[in-house]
Amino acid sequence: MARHRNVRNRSYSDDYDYDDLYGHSVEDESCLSPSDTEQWMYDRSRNQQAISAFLDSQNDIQEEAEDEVYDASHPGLERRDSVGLRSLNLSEDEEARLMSCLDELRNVLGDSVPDNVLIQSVINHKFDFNKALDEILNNKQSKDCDRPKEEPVKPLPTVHIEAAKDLVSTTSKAPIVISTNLEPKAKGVVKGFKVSSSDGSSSSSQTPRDQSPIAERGSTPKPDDDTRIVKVKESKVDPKKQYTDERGSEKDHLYIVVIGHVDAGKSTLMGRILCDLGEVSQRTLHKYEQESKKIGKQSFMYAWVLDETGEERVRGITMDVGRAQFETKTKKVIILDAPGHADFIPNMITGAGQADVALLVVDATTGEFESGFELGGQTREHALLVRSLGVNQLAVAVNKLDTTNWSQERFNEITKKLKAFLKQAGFKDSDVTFVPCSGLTGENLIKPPSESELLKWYNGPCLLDVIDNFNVPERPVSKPLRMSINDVFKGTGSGFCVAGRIENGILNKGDKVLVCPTKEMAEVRGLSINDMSSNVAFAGDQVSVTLSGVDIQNVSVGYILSDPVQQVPVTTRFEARLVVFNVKVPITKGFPVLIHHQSLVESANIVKLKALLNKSTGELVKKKPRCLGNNSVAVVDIEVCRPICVERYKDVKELGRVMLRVSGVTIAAGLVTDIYNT
Ligand SMILES: Nc1nc2c(ncn2[C@@H]2O[C@H](COP(=O)(O)OP(=O)(O)OP(=O)(O)O)[C@@H](O)[C@H]2O)c(=O)[nH]1
Repeated sequence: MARHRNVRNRSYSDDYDYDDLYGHSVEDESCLSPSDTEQWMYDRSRNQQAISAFLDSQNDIQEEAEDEVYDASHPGLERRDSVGLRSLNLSEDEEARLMSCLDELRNVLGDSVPDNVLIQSVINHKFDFNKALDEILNNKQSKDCDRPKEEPVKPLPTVHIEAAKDLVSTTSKAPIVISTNLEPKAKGVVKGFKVSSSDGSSSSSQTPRDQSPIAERGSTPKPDDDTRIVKVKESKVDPKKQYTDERGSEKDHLYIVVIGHVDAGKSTLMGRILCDLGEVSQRTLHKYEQESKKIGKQSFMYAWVLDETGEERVRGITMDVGRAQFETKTKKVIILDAPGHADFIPNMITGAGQADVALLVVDATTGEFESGFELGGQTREHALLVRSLGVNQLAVAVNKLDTTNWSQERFNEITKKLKAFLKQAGFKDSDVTFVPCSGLTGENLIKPPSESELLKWYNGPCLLDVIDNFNVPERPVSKPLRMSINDVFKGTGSGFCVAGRIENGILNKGDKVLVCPTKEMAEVRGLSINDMSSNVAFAGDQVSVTLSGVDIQNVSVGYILSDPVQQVPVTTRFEARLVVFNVKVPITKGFPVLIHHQSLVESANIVKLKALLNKSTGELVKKKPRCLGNNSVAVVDIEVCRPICVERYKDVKELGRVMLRVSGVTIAAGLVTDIYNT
């Protein structure tokens, strides 16, 4: 079963100390730290001249549309295949150096320059990569400067991104020319992003709407003194049609996060379902049985299907989000098994952020339900978190009912308490289904119950049928691309990989994407969904993307891959509507918090208390309140220490939600209502 790596990539300073692993994965098996990995793994981009550093010291360069033919300044030479390396009479050593230089040049230039030009340049400069790159870029630049219509431009903090004019896009009605600040990589700092609160589908000041006098779709921007142009080819394909063509005949994909108090039996339940459905071989199960027996943890043998690391197995708790999949009659279900322990809530938030629906597991054993629900356990916090993160369909597995001899009274007692609470948390009664079951015995999981005590009073659906009955949310494939990154790791080939969920739009192999908030262009070299290679991925998919053209050091967990034309807003200050759950001291102006936004965790302050609202009606109760207590609803301004990518909730729901945590406790959830120009 695939395992998310995200737990190892984030800064959890509020909960416990992590090594400096932010933004990078370590494979479980290799036990290498990122710095070791960096030391020993070949990285094509290392020692390579940063393109932005180069651009900083050079005049501007106009990149070409992808379909444009490169007018080589070395006439007579064709692409590499036709050159024939043998005709160059190189020694073995020279040939190897040439190939290495070509690889590095390709990393910087992509396919925009024919191989023959690259080869010629490398040979002219005696295999000196930097000199060859300088020459090629200068030639390209002077060629571009000779072009009619487009004005030569000066050194650049600003980039205009322009869609190829001759193509008709069906993906967006917004104008296509936008401008953004580009920070030289060499400086390694992110600053100067501009965001305004426009009313369009994207609220960034980098969005077309904000870019007057820059033109409407298809027109040429009038670059100012600090501008260069990057052309981005827009897709001709109707995204909805592409989605139907690709996925029409497949079962719907449904992502389900499994939540609940520690030891409620989440992993055992999911492990048992996977075994009963034949997703785990008898041989593997037998191995788990033997090995778990050896360390005195036989009762965890089903949990081992999802708890894969040695530490999880020895400690008997889930720490990372485990992933697995199975099929129901109508759906392909991807499970995200979240940890229940309070220390790992940030991982649980990451899992919940990727889910369409949730399965809340509660332990029916006498005293255990109470400690998970009433005595500060995670049942309440998890349910509140998933609801705040946008999940509105919930199945509740009243688990371990075997320990109560399938008592109907116990089942009724638990459902009554939970129903009242879940309603308060914002779940509709009709969207919540309760299922009595036992993960350990397999009762009422994938087929109707056989236990006589249970049959006496229960004739509802088994857990698998409840999962099959969930509605799959609509996938916003026609909106501009947004993919939130929850992992960054070295792949096996060139470039590196990022993993995450596509919130909006479509991602095709070969697409140019903007890595935000650093706003660097990258190219999608490869895509895989659930470990299967694919040419296209859609909103709702969890994907691994191989990127090139950007340095791995400049990409982190919590970043967003954005449509280069309709960009995700980047800001350090935004307005949010908060629901305060649980604060020990009232929130006042300047209150420090940690913001959790998708997989990003960032320090922030509540800098302004703007209004206190009525919890039920949303009406204004008080302007500029002096403090906010538990259960209050308020409009506040939040300032983040570093620029982050957010959307207004009404534009992109998934990127318009934030969770606020202090000292390991979730104190509030918020919806982004406005984004400021900072
Ligand atoms: N009697 C009984 N025991 C169960 C059942 N399900 C799980 N258990 C036991 O409960 C313990 C915890 O099970 P896990 O599956 O690890 O619980 P979990 O919720 O995944 O734990 P975390 O992920 O660490 O929060 C194990 O000893 C299981 O054998 C059940 O249906 N009946």
